[in-house]
Amino acid sequence: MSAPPRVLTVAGSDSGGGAGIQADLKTMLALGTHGMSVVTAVTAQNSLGVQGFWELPGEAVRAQYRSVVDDIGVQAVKTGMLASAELVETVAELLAGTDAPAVVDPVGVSKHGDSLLASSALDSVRTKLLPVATVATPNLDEVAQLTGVHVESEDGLRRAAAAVLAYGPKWVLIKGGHLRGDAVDLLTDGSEEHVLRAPRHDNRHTHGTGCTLASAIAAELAKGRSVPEAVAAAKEYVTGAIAAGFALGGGIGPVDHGWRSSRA
Ligand SMILES: Nc1ncnc2c1ncn2[C@@H]1O[C@H](COP(=O)(O)OP(=O)(O)OP(=O)(O)O)[C@@H](O)[C@H]1O
Ligand SMILES: Cc1ncc(COP(=O)(O)O)c(N)n1
Repeated sequence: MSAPPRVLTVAGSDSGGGAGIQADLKTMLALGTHGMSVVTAVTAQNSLGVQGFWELPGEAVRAQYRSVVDDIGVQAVKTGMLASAELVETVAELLAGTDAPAVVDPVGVSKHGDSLLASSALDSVRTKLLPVATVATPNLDEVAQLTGVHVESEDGLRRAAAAVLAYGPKWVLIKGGHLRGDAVDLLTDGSEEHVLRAPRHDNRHTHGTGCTLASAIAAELAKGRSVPEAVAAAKEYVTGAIAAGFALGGGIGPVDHGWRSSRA
């Protein structure tokens, strides 16, 4: 039997299982790839919010990364919560030395408003991490935090994309999930432009949408798809997962990563 495509997530652990490493590995499995992980931080988290988090030392992140990449090899990498300037810089350096596409989700705050990235790390994200990204996938809050550009309607997505592209990622996918109306995202490399539109599902159980989308893009890239093809396939997957999101605990439940397989 031949091995499935190999995808690596470099992210934080979500004890509640809806976002972070746990969302990433479920997505990678659902899309027919072998998921592997480098844990950057451990969060104590549930449907109500993030109760605490603990970062790993840079040395532990570097060692996990080398263990995976030097023996098993990766066909795509996804990054999520990186917590501190030290970890952002460590991961940027590791990505720069890896010959595989990198999907960078510049995670800043959780859906509940808990900070997952020190403000002192923002400059390292701009100048070290974004330049090594094949695709960067900021939401509108992250765009504002990183570039100062505030977007309140679909018309502003292009302006946001230009501001992020100025930091050097090959492609940027601006996620318009926080706007009203259709869930519209804009993918561009500065010359090509693709608008991805899906109906908005009136479902509050959306914990993990961003992690799931970025991991799905990485999984599709690992299969050899182009960036526009990978993003289109990932958008279809996350839209289905949001439609099937379910209540869990007393707050915001997760998207359903297994929506394509039966729950029998
Ligand atoms: N209610 C919804 N219905 C359909 N699609 C949605 C909905 N909310 C978000 N999306 C889509 O989900 C994807 C993730 O976008 P979102 O803006 O939620 O990311 P995010 O804020 O980074 O996620 P997270 O809050 O998990 O970090 C995008 O493709 C977005 O358009
Ligand atoms: C470890 C980790 N990584 C990322 C997120 C963002 O996901 P969300 O915005 O859906 O809370 C999170 N909550 N926890």
